[in-house]
Amino acid sequence: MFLIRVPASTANLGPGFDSIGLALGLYLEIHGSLSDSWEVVPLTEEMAAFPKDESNYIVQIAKKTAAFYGKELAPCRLFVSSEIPLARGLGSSASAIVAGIELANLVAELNLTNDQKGRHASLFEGHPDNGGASVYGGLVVGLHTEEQTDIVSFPIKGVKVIVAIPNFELLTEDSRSVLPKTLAYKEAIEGSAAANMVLAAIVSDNWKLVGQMMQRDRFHQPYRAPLVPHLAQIEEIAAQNGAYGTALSGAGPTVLCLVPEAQAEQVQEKLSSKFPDFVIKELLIDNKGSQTMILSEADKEELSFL
Ligand SMILES: Nc1ncnc2c1ncn2[C@@H]1O[C@H](COP(=O)(O)OP(=O)(O)OP(=O)(O)O)[C@@H](O)[C@H]1O
Ligand SMILES: N[C@@H](CCO)C(=O)O
Repeated sequence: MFLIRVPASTANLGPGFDSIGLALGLYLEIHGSLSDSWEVVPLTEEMAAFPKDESNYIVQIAKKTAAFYGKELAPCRLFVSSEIPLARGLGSSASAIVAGIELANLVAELNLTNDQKGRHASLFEGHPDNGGASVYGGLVVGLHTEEQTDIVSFPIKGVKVIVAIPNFELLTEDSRSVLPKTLAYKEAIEGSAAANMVLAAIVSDNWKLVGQMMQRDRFHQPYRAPLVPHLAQIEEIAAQNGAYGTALSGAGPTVLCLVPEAQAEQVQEKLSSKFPDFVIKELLIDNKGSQTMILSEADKEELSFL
């Protein structure tokens, strides 16, 4: 039996639209083994909505990835569980894509590098931020086109992440439909400079400046604001309670706050009391990215669902 473990991700960090991502410590897990036919067994509630045969998205991605290398995938029985809420801006679709790529890599013995996994994930998802973070872990910066994908990753320490997860879904497709087709030259330059500053501040370990620059997005948040009215309120409460900065997580509706360790509890408490219907929690940064392992007999004995 094998285990595939893929972290969640937050995209953009404000101005890094479709380019910056960060892996977070919520996980999609697949416990699987070879079988006579495809079978997908959901272990968590949200996974139960998806097909239980080979039409399952994860299996489809795995088959397409194997086919790209001229291989056919042997059928498997997969137990799927996920802590990543669907359509909330925490990269659930990218985690499913990366799980499918890892499944193909393991079962068809493709020996893929992270760069190859990141390339496939970006082609399936259309942008490199979520999938890249799920593959590499840590902070990723990517540039993806149909022709080529480049992703650089580095580990992140020294900052706490608090997320405010609303109790409603917002599909990326819907959240992208409100974006403009073109952007004025001056706006684009400012947006691009803000993204560069976010990165420069991160590599200088200047989290206060990171937070300030996160607020200077020109690419998506101004257009998405009507879809996420809680964003402005969370920005204000987080700032009043010592957070470095706040941004929409991916396409939303989750909001992400970067906070100093000493302020994490206070920010979490204030947001919880103001938004009792939201899940407010601290998430760890995942600096490892997706992992696969072969389980021993002793490991298997600890699995209650077998
Ligand atoms: N494990 C899965 N199996 C099949 N489909 C999935 C799975 N996980 C996510 N999806 C699909 O992806 C959709 C959510 O993707 P979407 O891109 O809208 O949001 P997200 O990935 O959660 O957030 P974001 O991209 O903003 O970080 C779900 O509604 C579902 O259709
Ligand atoms: N960069 C993407 C992430 C969500 O998939 C967006 O903001 O639309």
